[in-house]
Amino acid sequence: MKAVSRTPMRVAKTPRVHQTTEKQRRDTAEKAKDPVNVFCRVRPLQSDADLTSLRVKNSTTIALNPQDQLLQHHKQNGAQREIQYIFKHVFQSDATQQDVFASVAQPLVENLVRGRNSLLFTYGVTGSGKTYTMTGNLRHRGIMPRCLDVLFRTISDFQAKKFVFKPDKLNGFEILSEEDALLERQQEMNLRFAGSGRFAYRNKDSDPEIASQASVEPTPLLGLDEDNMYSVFVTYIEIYNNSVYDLLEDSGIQKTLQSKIIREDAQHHMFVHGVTEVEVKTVEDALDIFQMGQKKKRMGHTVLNAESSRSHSVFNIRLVQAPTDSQGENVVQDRHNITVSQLSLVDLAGSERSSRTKNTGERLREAGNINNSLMTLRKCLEYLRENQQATSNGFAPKKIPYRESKITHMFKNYFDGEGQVSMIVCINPRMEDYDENMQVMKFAEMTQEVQIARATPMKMDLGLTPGRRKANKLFKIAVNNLNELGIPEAKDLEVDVALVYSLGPDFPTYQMDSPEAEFKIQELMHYLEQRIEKRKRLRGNLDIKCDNFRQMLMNLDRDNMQLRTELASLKAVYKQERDRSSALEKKVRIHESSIDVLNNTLSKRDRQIEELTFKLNEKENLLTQKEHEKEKQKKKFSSKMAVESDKNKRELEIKLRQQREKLHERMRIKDEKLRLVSNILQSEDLPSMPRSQSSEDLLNDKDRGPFTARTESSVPATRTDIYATPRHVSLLSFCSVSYNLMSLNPSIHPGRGSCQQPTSTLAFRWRQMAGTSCSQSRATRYNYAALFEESQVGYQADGHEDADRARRQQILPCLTGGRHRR
Ligand SMILES: Nc1ncnc2c1ncn2[C@@H]1O[C@H](COP(=O)(O)OP(=O)(O)OP(=O)(O)O)[C@@H](O)[C@H]1O
Repeated sequence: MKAVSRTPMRVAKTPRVHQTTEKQRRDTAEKAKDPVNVFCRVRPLQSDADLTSLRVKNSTTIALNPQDQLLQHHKQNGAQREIQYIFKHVFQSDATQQDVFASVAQPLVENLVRGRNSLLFTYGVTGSGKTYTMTGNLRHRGIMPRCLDVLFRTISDFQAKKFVFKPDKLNGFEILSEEDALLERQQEMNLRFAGSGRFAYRNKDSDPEIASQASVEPTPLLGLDEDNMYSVFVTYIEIYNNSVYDLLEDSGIQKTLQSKIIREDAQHHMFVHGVTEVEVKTVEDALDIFQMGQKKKRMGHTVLNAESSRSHSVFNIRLVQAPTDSQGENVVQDRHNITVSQLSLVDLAGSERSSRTKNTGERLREAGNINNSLMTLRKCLEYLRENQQATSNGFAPKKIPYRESKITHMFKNYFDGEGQVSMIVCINPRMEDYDENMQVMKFAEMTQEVQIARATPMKMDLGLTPGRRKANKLFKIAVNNLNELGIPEAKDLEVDVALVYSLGPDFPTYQMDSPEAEFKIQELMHYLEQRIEKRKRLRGNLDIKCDNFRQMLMNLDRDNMQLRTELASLKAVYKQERDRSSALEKKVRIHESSIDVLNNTLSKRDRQIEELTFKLNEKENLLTQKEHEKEKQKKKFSSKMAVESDKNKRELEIKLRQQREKLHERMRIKDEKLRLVSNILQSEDLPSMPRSQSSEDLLNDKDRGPFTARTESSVPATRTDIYATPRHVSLLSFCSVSYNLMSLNPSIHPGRGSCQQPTSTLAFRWRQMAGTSCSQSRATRYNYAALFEESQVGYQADGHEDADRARRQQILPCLTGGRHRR
């Protein structure tokens, strides 16, 4: 059989050595392109009895024999007309998953770590092993879990804490402070405990597939920048009937997923707007998320009544990295330093033609959409290839119809040169799939001819010392060891990572015997130029820094001089102030001692005042008690007095009334008698009293007593003489009447000195007078008159003045011989 070689790859010519300008070199570097890496994987036949139209010739070539020719070959064993296809690598049916991963996906994960984007998709007819290759199964893990595994093993010691990098929902990331990240972690933990978080359902033992997938032992990748911090984010989307669905969306109770739109971010990168991006810290986390998406996919398809192979699945792994600070401990808090790289793993839907599947209705529409999207993919790649040729021939390039399909729209950037594109063509070698396989081969052939512009490394270089993180780590270990040894100076040590210098990242490894040597040399030149540039820049920076430092030293010297003079003057001022303050201190001490004395006195006085106040209070209390008692006594006494006085008053009134009644009776009798006396006296001739002696004299004589001075010269001789004459009888009658009158008033009359003698005394005197001197002389009569006057005074006091006055007017002239003066 004649082999027709359809090698799409061209062997690169040996580069001509020539002098190139700076611009030319840059242009060459800018124009550097890589072909789409197309691999082929042949799945094993289902049974040994199956016929095959495919033969793997070597590690890069397969041959397809047309069905009729194959039959002919069997019959005639004659000439062969097979078609050969060359790939980057062909995996035979016995190739393991690890073989596929190591050749195809591991370089892409390295790209990811280095900050480059990569797209890997599997293409082939239904049942050709696309999902098997990409995801694998329980025992044979596919590319995706292996990528995650090797990635996490590589970055495990350099992962940032969760939520230090946070998606900004616009395809970018922001850096949170340690505190904010901690808060977010706490919130997530609370949600987990509450059972409402995204991972609330998670149970590692529940899915043996995940547990087995987690146990792998790949070697860590090279090319990791150990001075960066890393975080991994995953998204899982599905494109079904040309609509994009987020398989990690928290859709709640509703089972249908909302379709998403594809948008362009500020850097013109395409992204699914509002897609759920989950930060994962372990392979288990990531596979959990994947399984969750798978469940959603199944659920969605049940609703849509479709099968898994009828949609394109895209599992994105995004690696976010940012440089650490000068000590290599924390992420530099500037979102501009963030580098985001992406590895998109795409499991395309089966590429068979609808005529073959004989689908109708909804399935036909699905198949149509699938074919449309794959056709658009083919078209885009075809246009890209044509544009390459057109540009080199000077023709205007065609517009690539990325927007005609979601899958091409989403990965537009990859084809435009924002990352490396790889494809695994899955082939089912059975005879029935010959035609479909032919189509797939054609597509693969065409795809390999597409050159994709090489993405420039996107990593940020802040010029910080490389290896600072490791140096800091080692330094800390050393300090800990010193501390354990009991060396006290250890804690004062400070790491100086700035002592390590570097001109840039390590050189990439090159193999100069490859057909791409020219390109690699150019790349090497580019690296060297970068280094030279950097060295120049560093030298320039150093010169500037030296100048600045010199200037700073001069300024410092000048400032130093100024400061010295200022210091001298300040010292003099300080001395003055110190003297002044010591004098003031002395004064203060004196005042303080006098204040102490005064305070002592004051406290003494205070004590005295307290004692006196206490005494005073006691006295006041006593006084108050006494006053109370006095008041009580007073009240008691006054009440007694009132009772007594009432009683006395009543008794007195009663007595008075009785006396009055008696007196009235007697008065009436005496009135009778007086009337008789008056009659008698009027009928007799009484001797006149000498005018030289007034009634006052008579009254004054009474003090001496009626029977003392005046009776010296005229004392009667005998008792019988007195009663000898009728006049004397009359006088005696009068005196007895007067005596009787006086005896009627036995009370004492206060305020009248002449009447203060008791009535009994008067009565006695009357009796004396009657018995001794009444009949003797004129003086004796005067005494009678005085006595009578006295008796009248007693009458007046008794309130009988008016009645008696008339009687006295009658009696007194008789007694005084008409010379009595009122
Ligand atoms: N290389 C392989 N080794 C062993 N088994 C394989 C291989 N490739 C595929 N298979 C098996 O073939 C079957 C179909 O494979 P798979 O589901 O991956 O096909 P597919 O291309 O994804 O189909 P669809 O387009 O319908 O999704 C699976 O049972 C899988 O285990």
